[in-house]
Amino acid sequence: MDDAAKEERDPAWWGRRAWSLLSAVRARAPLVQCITNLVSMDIAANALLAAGASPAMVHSLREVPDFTPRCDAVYVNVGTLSEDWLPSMRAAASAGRPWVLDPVAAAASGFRMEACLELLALRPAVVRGNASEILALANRSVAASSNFKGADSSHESVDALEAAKALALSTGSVVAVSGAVDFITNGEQVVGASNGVPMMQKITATGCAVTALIAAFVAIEPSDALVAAACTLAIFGLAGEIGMESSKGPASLRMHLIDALYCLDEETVTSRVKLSLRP
Ligand SMILES: Nc1ncnc2c1ncn2[C@@H]1O[C@H](COP(=O)(O)OP(=O)(O)OP(=O)(O)O)[C@@H](O)[C@H]1O
Ligand SMILES: Cc1ncsc1CCO
Ligand SMILES: [Mg+2]
Repeated sequence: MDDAAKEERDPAWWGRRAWSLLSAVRARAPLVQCITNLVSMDIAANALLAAGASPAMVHSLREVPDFTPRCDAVYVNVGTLSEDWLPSMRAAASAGRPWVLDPVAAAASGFRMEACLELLALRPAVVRGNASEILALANRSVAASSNFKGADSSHESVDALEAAKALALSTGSVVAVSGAVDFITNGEQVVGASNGVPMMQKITATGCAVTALIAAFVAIEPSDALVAAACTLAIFGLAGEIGMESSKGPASLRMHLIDALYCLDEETVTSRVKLSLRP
């Protein structure tokens, strides 16, 4: 975020910023290499396409030297991590392109936690997780509690805000925690995004899809990952709100959310994104 511009305290500034980034994604169609979990591939690719980006699910280590340097951004997600895929993740994250990390179920095992910490050391522009994932990463702790829910969160996003700030300061990455309110922080500034509907949690891999979309926005705005991630989360949440108006449950919301993302226009984005810089 530009220190010189104090306009980010103005809600209208955020609306214009979100629209200008979405318009740029549509105009420039950034190519996003996704090394993502098997559950999320379809919704992540469709969310990227609906927003105007070009997804490519390329995860073979042998393709990274040729392919990754030609991408505008890289998305790494450890949701269905295996020993085979970790070298590709490392290599793609090290290829010099802006990249983002989704630490799905970081606390599930020592293997997964170590992989996430190793990837974090490769300095993603953004790490986006749910509250339980961000708490686990900040504390470097594998789940011991009985209410651990794997890929789902057992905490509210606000519970992970201090952990997110600490993680951002210790890693140099922007950290985004999703939930009823999404918090996005570089360790000093905190932006809140309060679009979205609770039903989004009932569709598998909506979090994975929004992290993929963050990669596309970071490709457009690599020098301001905080603003790029915040605008992405608000836009995706807004698509969920509009989609919910025509939906009966998770399956129809999945379809209507993707349609709403595709159809977003300037008036809707500028008047309905709910983004603010927190005191
Ligand atoms: N209670 C809520 N109200 C409104 N929006 C929500 C709520 N909970 C989650 N969301 C939105 O749903 C999306 C997914 O966030 P969530 O925290 O469920 O991710 P996740 O747990 O990583 O999901 P997954 O692992 O299934 O991909 C985000 O865009 C987030 O803003
Ligand atoms: C359910 C599930 N399990 C591993 S990844 C994934 C998708 C949501 O993160
Ligand atoms: Mg997740």
